[in-house]
Amino acid sequence: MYKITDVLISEEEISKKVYELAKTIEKEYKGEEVVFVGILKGACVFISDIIRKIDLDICLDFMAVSSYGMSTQSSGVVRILKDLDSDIEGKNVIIVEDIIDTGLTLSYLRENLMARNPKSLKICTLLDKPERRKCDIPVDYVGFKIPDKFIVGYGIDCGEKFRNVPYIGIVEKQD
Ligand SMILES: O=P(O)(O)OC[C@H]1O[C@H](OP(=O)(O)OP(=O)(O)O)[C@H](O)[C@@H]1O
Ligand SMILES: Nc1nc2[nH]cnc2c(=O)[nH]1
Repeated sequence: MYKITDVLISEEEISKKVYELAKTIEKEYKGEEVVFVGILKGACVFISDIIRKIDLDICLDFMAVSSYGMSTQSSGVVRILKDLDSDIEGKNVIIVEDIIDTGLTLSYLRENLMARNPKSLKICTLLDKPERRKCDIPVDYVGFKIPDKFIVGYGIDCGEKFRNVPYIGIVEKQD
């Protein structure tokens, strides 16, 4: 059984950072339309919060992907379970992720979306675990760099649990 043993990032800290990221994006895209692409399921809470702080013309879309391979390790081979509803050719696109770990999922997604000829493509993630990176990936907006601990909350699960926890917590296996 897994239990939250510590709070890594509080609800207040998340809320402040989400606001800061939103205002940075708002400034950079002033007068432009942006398609926000949330990567399900983990990014659902983050994307819901950040878009409500951004005063721009936006479209909201989602992709769901699953990594082929065993257990909790990302293999880099990604299967698209749900594709975008809209055509992004000629559009400004921001991919919104909850966490970047090895970077393999985003590396695949970035190439896949670039092939659709968007006007621009950027990446926004709430959390980044740089120690675990297996491939170089340009990340434009990062909320928090975090250590290599297993975390949950704010959309992020452990065995589909804890997504509704409003803060980022560290989980450990308990007997
Ligand atoms: O950088 P990587 O090592 O590729 O890992 C990051 C991916 O892992 C998590 O998704 P997960 O597969 O846990 O699915 P979920 O979002 O549905 O929980 C996260 O939301 C990223 O999409
Ligand atoms: N739940 C969870 N999923 C991850 N995927 C990559 N890193 C993590 C993590 O720390 N927690």
